[in-house]
Amino acid sequence: MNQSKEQRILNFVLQNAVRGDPCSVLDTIDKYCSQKEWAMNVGDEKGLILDKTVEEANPSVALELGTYCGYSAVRIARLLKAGAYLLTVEFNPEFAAIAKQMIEFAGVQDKVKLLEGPSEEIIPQLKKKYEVDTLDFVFLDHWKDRYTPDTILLQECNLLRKGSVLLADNIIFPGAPEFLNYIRNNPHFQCTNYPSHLEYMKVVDAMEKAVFLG
Ligand SMILES: CCCNc1ncnc2c1ncn2[C@@H]1O[C@H](/C=C/CNC(=O)c2cc(-c3ccc(F)cc3)cc(O)c2O)[C@@H](O)[C@H]1O
Ligand SMILES: [Mg+2]
Repeated sequence: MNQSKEQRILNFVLQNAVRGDPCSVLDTIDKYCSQKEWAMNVGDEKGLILDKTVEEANPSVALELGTYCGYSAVRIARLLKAGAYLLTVEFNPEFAAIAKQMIEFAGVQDKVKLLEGPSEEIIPQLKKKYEVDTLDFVFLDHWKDRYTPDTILLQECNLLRKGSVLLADNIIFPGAPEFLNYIRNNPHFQCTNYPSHLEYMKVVDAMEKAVFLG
């Protein structure tokens, strides 16, 4: 049975990156996806915006919605302080299996907990089952029409606190117009737009940061 694109990306990392070196894993994925096969990783350009936002938030507990191959999980985890951790949610079992191997090869597995299942089921379990109090940072990069319902769900589950930082990918392309309208017109969030480009392309894209005001 011929391999998936995601399996080819993982194999290229296993054969070309340095085990235990997160930056080498990120660079290797970026190299493969810009030169051989495009894939929907946040990428190097928007990755810098992600880096700066994570460093500024300096989270103890971070959440990612939409692990895919684990590129942004590795990107976020490599910046976390001692004792801090990332919960990343992925409902496609093939992608979850790829991401698990990617995270382990990068050597950040002690900082990452990969939760397999749909976000709308996992989010309500975070407090009781995963012993989360509140989330300091949330990266939204899953189905674009799920950004708004999941942001509402995070609030309903009391998972946000004054100062919690949300960062959403793909505000322009593929676009998340309904989320943008929701979050920018919501007095409980302070929003900032970060213009950029679609991963590995010259197409315009952007990220939106939304700080919860409590
Ligand atoms: C039940 C659905 C909602 N809950 C969910 N819970 C857990 N995981 C979920 C998920 N939704 C989606 N996922 C997973 O997130 C990932 C989906 C991401 C969706 N992202 C995109 O569509 C996307 C798409 C593009 C894109 C850009 C240009 C283009 F021509 C084509 C695509 C670029 C991006 O940066 C993107 O992020 C997958 O791994 C999927 O299995
Ligand atoms: Mg994306």
